[in-house]
Amino acid sequence: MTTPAVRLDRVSVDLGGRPVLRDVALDLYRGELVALLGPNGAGKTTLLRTVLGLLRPRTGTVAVDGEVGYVPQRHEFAWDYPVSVEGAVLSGRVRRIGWFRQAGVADHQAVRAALDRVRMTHLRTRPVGELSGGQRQRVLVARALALDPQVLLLDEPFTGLDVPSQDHLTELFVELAAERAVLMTTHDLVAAVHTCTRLCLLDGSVVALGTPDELHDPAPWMRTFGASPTSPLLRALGLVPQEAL
Ligand SMILES: Nc1ncnc2c1ncn2[C@@H]1O[C@H](COP(=O)(O)OP(=O)(O)OP(=O)(O)O)[C@@H](O)[C@H]1O
Repeated sequence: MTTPAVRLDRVSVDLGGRPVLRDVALDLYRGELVALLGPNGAGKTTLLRTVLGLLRPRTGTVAVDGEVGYVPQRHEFAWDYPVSVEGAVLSGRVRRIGWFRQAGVADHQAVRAALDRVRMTHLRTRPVGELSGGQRQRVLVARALALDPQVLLLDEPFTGLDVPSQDHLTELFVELAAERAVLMTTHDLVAAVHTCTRLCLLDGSVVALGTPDELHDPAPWMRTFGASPTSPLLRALGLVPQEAL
């Protein structure tokens, strides 16, 4: 049995004295693109931050094998900061370079490789403030790839992007997942069902976890999203329960 790249074992996390995650168990393996799905406030970002080590579980353990790359929501990055695409990606290596050191040859090579990977090399000298939403998302992915992580965490990468940009990013994420474990939060449930290898339905605790084929019962979807049997959500997912027919 291969070792998981990430193992969450009965993890509970409190924020501001309130329980946000309860008893979450989740293993992620290299080669997987896993979607973390749940309503607003379900604890998806909290779970990503816990894997990153930014939040300490009240109980339970988090084990990570290798480097973790984090792609925050696009609005969390300072796009008005006067920096080029290359500079923004290089900032992803600060942890390795050290705050007051000069970047070396290996750092610049890693930046080039990450930009190549997301197909942004031709825009490397462009100020980040001049990029489109889709291009900005690619810069954030390259920045996370600059340390060649074994685990990549993506927080709502599709929000506010047009359909072609979403499709291109999805292709990229599928490619990236071939070599590492990728965990992505998204509100685009239909796209997740079609592209992800596994889905985790989260509402404070894990309601269901499995391949899209395994999650064909509408009950856990209804429970997670508070959806009624006649909800358009279930129709969009092709999961209309018997009683609604
Ligand atoms: N710093 C904090 N202090 C107290 N409570 C917090 C803090 N950050 C988040 N929360 C609460 O924790 C819960 C989970 O938040 P989280 O951001 O993880 O949800 P989410 O599933 O990512 O939601 P969304 O889909 O809206 O992004 C929410 O109820 C939120 O209000």
